[in-house]
Amino acid sequence: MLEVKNVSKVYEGKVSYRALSKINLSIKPGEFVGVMGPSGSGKTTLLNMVSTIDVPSSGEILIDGKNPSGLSAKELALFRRRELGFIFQHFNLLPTLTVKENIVLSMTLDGIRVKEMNEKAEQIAEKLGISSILDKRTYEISGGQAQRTAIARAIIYQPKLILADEPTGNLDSKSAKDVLGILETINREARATMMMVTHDAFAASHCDRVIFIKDGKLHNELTKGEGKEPFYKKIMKVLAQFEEAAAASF
Ligand SMILES: Nc1ncnc2c1ncn2[C@@H]1O[C@H](COP(=O)(O)OP(=O)(O)OP(=O)(O)O)[C@@H](O)[C@H]1O
Repeated sequence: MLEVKNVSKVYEGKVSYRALSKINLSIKPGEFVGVMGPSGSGKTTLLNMVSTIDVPSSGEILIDGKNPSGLSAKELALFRRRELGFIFQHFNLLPTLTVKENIVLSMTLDGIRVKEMNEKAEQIAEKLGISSILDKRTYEISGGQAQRTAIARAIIYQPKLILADEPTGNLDSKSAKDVLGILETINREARATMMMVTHDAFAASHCDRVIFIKDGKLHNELTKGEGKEPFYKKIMKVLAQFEEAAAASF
């Protein structure tokens, strides 16, 4: 579903900076993959390139066999709306719209009939437990409800690939647990492929596989296998190694 081939990213400026160096990775259809690593290691840079927000300096990225960098601006906008789903730490909902309007935003842009949009919004809202807040504005709802709304918006077209950047970073532990449960269900039932950047080992333990990036390079990866708790412990071990290395370099 996703192939990252020999991808490097250099941010040009007064002093150019190599944020990613020859990254190779692939994600199978239906896989839920976490991306972890110390602050500044290049996680968001990688996610931005996979999500077509930015382009690699070299190498290529294929999503379902297609290289989005060959698309025109119009085709790219359509590709993002139809094939990708985005979930952000700060929800990125539009405050002037209601929850329902936020959920169906991409359908509005595509000129879908109101009746169809309403039906779809109500269906998804029911699944995500936000039916009662559909007519509220985004400043009238909780963080957990806001993230559910953002997830509903992300899955409205049943995208092939869902990209999440710290989706639980702004939530209390109860809401974070709920949101992770929802992501797991979407991954399992809709067979959606997911890539999630996170600092949180508990969140990462919900993934099938976790890729660690350090200093812009792939460091190692862990596969879940035996269940969440042993996986969580293995993830914590790698994070502890990162902490130790950071402390030793002071
Ligand atoms: N637009 C940019 N111009 C120049 N340098 C950048 C730019 N964006 C990121 N960087 C640098 O690239 C490196 C990787 O940044 P990135 O945001 O990908 O890291 P990250 O792993 O997501 O960090 P964090 O966990 O703190 O969010 C950092 O050193 C950062 O300062």
